[in-house]
Amino acid sequence: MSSQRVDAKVVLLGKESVGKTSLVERYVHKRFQGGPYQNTIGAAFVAKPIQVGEKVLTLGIWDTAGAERYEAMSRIYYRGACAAIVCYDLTDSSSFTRLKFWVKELQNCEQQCKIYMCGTKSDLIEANRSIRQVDYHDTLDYAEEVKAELFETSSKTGRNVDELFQKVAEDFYNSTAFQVMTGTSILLQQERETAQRQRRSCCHH
Ligand SMILES: Nc1nc2c(ncn2[C@@H]2O[C@H](COP(=O)(O)OP(=O)(O)OP(=O)(O)O)[C@@H](O)[C@H]2O)c(=O)[nH]1
Repeated sequence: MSSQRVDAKVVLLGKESVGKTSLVERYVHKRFQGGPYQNTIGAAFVAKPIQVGEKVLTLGIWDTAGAERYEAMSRIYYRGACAAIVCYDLTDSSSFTRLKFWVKELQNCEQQCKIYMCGTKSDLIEANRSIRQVDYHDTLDYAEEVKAELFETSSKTGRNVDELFQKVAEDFYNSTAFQVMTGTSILLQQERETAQRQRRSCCHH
């Protein structure tokens, strides 16, 4: 693992096979491997720089395993996350039930973590609308209720994937957490400069 500094910790949560790994793969490597499904074991980490205005932030992205036997482990990964992308499969209604479980858990245990609901595999419902199992308006109502952002994405076509991560980064950039962090470093810088000035003026006497 690189020793790269991470500005914002982002965690992906959601039922197994909803497409969390594919979402990260599409976003980070711009590719989609539609081959046989391989479930994630434990969790995977990737650091990804992202431009927000004039600044480049580094997102530390944790892709967790969705299988319920790994549930306790996933809890470890959302600690201290500033954003959680909770995924559900638009063609599987049970995955939306699982999303609600994670949202409640985050609301109880990680209040400062902003929630992004991500409906995955939108290419499948574009090809055949009748296989949609999660109604858009229901998800919108729920997103409003829990103050979450809502995206429908496709890792196959890339639809909305960059937009989702861009929104995560911009929200973090505008958050008090980030302003406090950078504000502190500005204060430290000012203190250092004042100390230097004082040292210089001492030498002149
Ligand atoms: N058509 C389509 N298939 C997708 C998409 N995203 C993922 N898949 C497929 O769905 C299956 C599961 O995807 P993964 O990304 O491995 O799912 P996961 O959520 O990481 O699964 P776990 O690691 O078990 O939690 C794979 O066969 C993917 O190819 C998508 O946007 N469109």
